Amino acid sequence: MSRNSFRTSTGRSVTAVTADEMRDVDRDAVEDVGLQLLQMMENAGRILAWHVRDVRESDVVVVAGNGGNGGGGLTCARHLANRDVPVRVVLDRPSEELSGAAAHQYHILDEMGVSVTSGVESLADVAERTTIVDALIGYGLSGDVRPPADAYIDRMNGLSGPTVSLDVPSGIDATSGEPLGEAVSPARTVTLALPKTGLDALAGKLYLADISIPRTVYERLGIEYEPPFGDDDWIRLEQ
Ligand SMILES: NC(=O)C1=CN([C@@H]2O[C@H](COP(=O)(O)OP(=O)(O)OC[C@H]3O[C@@H](n4cnc5c(N)ncnc54)[C@H](O)[C@@H]3O)[C@@H](O)[C@H]2O)[C@H](O)CC1
Ligand SMILES: [K+]
Repeated sequence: MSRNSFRTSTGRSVTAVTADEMRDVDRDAVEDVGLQLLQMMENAGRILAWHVRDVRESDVVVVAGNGGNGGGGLTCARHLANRDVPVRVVLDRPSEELSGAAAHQYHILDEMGVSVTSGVESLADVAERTTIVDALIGYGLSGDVRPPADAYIDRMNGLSGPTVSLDVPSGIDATSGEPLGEAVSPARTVTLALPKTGLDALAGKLYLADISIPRTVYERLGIEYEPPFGDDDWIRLEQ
């Protein structure tokens, strides 16, 4: 099921995909085309860091989970630190429990000396107007938000600064747009590759980032795709 429910600033329609369709796109890109997850994640993290720099007034706190979404947030933290943006990371679990791409990105940050803590209490002393990067959960949300993620989301929503969500606001079902319990209410969402069907009633502004998935992937899966980016690495989307 694909729908054309989003438009670029020039009025071109952009196909929206469900979480299952996006999972198929990712799988095809990796398993059939040979694009590595880390290559896509690098693009996501770099473009997300651009958006964070665009909205930020002072310090940045990246809140990261253990999936692809968290990995993208950790990549973003590296790009921010490389530009001397004051950034720290709060994980939803002890760093020893990270796995896969999130563990990979964490180890780089650790070598860089970027502050990484875990536990929702790490969000207790966040200064006024700090920018929050919401990289807790993306399209991988499964069922109602469970503890401790609900406490992180609640805390993020209670902070005064702008929040930038990666791919999907944490707690929002990427396909239906329903909040499955607690859900982040961001100023901006930077979604990856194609908009997700559930982003049609989003709080805040929506941007689409090019993470380098080639047209052939969409063709193989029968997803209507005309590259919407023009000369840019990301574009604004409207409904
Ligand atoms: N092509 C792309 O779009 C790419 C997307 N990327 C990013 O990866 C995520 C999807 O990654 P995945 O590992 O499949 O899932 P998530 O990170 O979204 O979620 C897993 C994370 O969430 C926790 N979790 C899941 N359900 C719940 C729940 N009900 N309650 C609490 N916690 C939950 C789980 O424990 C994990 O920690 C996509 O959104 C993009 O951001 C790739 O980086 C690049 C390619
Ligand atoms: K998110």
